[in-house]
Amino acid sequence: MAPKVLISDKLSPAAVQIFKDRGVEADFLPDVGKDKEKLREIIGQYDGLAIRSATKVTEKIIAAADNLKVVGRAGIGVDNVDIPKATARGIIVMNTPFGNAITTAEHAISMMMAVARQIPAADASTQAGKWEKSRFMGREITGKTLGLIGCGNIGSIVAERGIGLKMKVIAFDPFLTPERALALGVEKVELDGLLSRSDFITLHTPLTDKTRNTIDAAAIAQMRDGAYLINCARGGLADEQAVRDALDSGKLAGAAFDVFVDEPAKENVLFGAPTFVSTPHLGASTEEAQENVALQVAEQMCDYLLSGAVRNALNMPSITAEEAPKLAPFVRLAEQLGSFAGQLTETGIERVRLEYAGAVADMNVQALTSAALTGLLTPLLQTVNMVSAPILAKERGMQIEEVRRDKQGAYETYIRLTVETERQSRSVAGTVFADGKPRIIQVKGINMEAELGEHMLYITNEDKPGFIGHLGMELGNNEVNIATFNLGRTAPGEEAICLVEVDAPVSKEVMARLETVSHVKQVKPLRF
Ligand SMILES: NC(=O)c1ccc[n+]([C@@H]2O[C@H](COP(=O)([O-])OP(=O)(O)OC[C@H]3O[C@@H](n4cnc5c(N)ncnc54)[C@H](O)[C@@H]3O)[C@@H](O)[C@H]2O)c1
Ligand SMILES: O=C(O)[C@H](O)COP(=O)(O)O
Repeated sequence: MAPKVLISDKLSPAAVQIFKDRGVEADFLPDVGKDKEKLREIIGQYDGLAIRSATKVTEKIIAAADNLKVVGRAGIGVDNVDIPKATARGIIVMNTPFGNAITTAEHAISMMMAVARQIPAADASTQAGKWEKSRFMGREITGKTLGLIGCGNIGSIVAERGIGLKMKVIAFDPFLTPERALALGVEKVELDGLLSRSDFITLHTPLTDKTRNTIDAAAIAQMRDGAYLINCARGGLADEQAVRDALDSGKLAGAAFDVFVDEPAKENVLFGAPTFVSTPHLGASTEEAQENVALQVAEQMCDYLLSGAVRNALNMPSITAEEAPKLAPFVRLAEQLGSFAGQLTETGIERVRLEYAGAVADMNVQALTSAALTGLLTPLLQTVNMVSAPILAKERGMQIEEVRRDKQGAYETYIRLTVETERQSRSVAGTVFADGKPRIIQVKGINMEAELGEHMLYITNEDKPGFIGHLGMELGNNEVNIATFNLGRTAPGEEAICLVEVDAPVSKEVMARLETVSHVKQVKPLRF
């Protein structure tokens, strides 16, 4: 059945066409995102949800999203998505980090120009027939200092444009390297220096607990008298009341905001200040940007839903469309190894170690580790997948270790998973054969070569004559048909492990009888 996607915000129709062309069913309901109840009612039908900023993907929506696999944000900011909750439910959240960056940078520059020359107020006055030529004295920007708080995708483009406008550009961004600053032609400064030196300050950081109220009353006090503040990033980066006070007192000559703490902002403390310019979150609203982000998000969502390729996800390692098919058998193997260990582990897991040897070490091991953890946690938890597994493992205090190494031993490539609990350490290793099928090649250091079927019996025993006959007899007497049988031992007469594939689940009664077979130490059913 074709995957089904809901578009719940005003995305460019280009997205609908992409979904259609790629065989994904898409319902374009651009107003449903604003109707929380309706969204909650219908979200259960969909595999994908394509949004902008109006749809709030809250805990409640996620709880009702029984089939949802991916949320695609046609744009950058994902603060309208509860990513931890989505992750815990195994839903990928992806965005389009570059598609609207130029447009938003242009909006920030437009806002700077608009506020420096009071264009909105001058326009309103002129069209009201007032011709107030002496009321609107502006500020020239050439030679002025432009201070950027945040110099990532959008900040960098604003920097380039600012330099083009003959401004001196300085930037505060703890993650901006000196090399990148040099290449951009900006001076990297600390926040205090930026506040005290800038004529125009523009914000380009995400909204986080750290960046909330970056511009508060104390920061404004450090700014130059008559400075301007521009916010086209996120409401909440500046304390709106403090900005209003600074506009009223004349400390700030002007402020221009595209974003607000509460959106849609039908009223706001900043509204009505004569030197305040505002737009209704229009930063990304150009035809070009909207087409870019809509096309990109639709392609990304189709890639994931149709082939498992992951791009620009915020809660899952990337898997390219090219590597997805090559990775698939190793994902299956890693999941089987995890499941094998998970089904045998009865006490709390403290540490998980994944060794990748040979060719698999050059693959996307982050994705393989996620798959192994999925297998490991599935017997213990209700719902877990490659998105949620790493976070669920971390929440349970498991330490995860990844080791990559060159080929060792007889196999070209293999994965070994070792699980440590407070009681013991258990390892299981496997490889993928040329037929693309995973095989278990070692359990607790004992070599064997077993393909895992749906119903397996894991038996530890003493390597003594008669064991196989007795076991076969007991299974046969109880109508259990053996599909495959694999044995391995440490040394003749010593510890042995037996992996038996059977055609149907084995009842508890038969399990109890198998435990009485001579030389058997332990019997466990495994399901794959
Ligand atoms: N108005 C709009 O319509 C619109 C459109 C697109 C993006 N945005 C917003 O613009 C902002 C920037 O987007 P981007 O694509 O450039 O993001 P980005 O991730 O590329 O850049 C953000 C930068 O902020 C820096 N940063 C993080 N914490 C910081 C801190 N405490 N102090 C200083 N710098 C810090 C990061 O190092 C990074 O370089 C985001 O908030 C995004 O949501 C708004
Ligand atoms: O983060 C973004 O991409 C912008 O805030 C744009 O939001 P929008 O898609 O709702 O215009």
